[in-house]
Amino acid sequence: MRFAKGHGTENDFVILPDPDGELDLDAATVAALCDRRAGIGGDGVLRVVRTKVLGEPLEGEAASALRCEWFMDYRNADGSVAEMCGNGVRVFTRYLREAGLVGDTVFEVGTRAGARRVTVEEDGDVTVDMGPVRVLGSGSAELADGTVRGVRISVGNPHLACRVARPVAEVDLGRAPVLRDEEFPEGANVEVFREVAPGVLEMRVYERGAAETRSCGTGIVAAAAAATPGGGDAEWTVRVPGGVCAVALEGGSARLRGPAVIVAEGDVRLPLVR
Ligand SMILES: N[C@@H](CCC[C@H](N)C(=O)O)C(=O)O
Repeated sequence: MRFAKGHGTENDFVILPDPDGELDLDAATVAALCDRRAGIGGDGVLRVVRTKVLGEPLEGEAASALRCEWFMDYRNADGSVAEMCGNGVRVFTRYLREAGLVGDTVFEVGTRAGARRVTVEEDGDVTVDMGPVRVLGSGSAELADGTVRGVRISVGNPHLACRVARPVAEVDLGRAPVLRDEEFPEGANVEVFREVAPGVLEMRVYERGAAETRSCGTGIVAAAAAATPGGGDAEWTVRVPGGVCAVALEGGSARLRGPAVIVAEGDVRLPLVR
């Protein structure tokens, strides 16, 4: 089957065009595709499917996605389903444009967190209206080198954003953070961040359903919100191992701007043999 490969600040994805919803994408296939030795390799899969043939109920917050022609069916590298991916939606936008599936520069993409408005900028960046950023209270995680405390935040998907005093490069993200079930019944993405200059954060992330990744768009928004005194409006530049994104927080919602590129296209043989 056809595939493309793309990344946004080196958060990389296998893109599967499935406009008519014919692909039965199980967790094992996703994990095999994302395997960096036996598969194509990626932090997740973006299935490109028309919303009307998605074949799963879109209710509550997800219901606004019903008005979008295209739906980003996001799967983590371990095969689990996620509500939203901030880097993924930019790459998804770039793919729709390059594949000739969308001609507009401003449109909406459906996600399990609802419709997300995207804008293709003249310099090639993509800006995403990320929707509401909800601060849910405090939380903590056990990392390999100790406990971190932070803020539980929903950007459609769950995050624990933790301010640290040392350079983020020194934090050990070598194994999965241990979370408290009562704080994160669905698991969470864990960010560590530090303010390195006024309006500038450095951040690393351990993603739910993947591992440490080079970037996480929803995590960048969560870190920006956690770094903002009083939860007000603010603009942040966020440096991650894979690049730089800009976040604007306004009226309880966020905009995320950053690069998105397609690097390859080809055919993949399914089922993959490991
Ligand atoms: N990398 C993404 C987030 C992908 C989903 C996440 N791992 C989850 O399970 O919530 C981003 O750029 O936001």
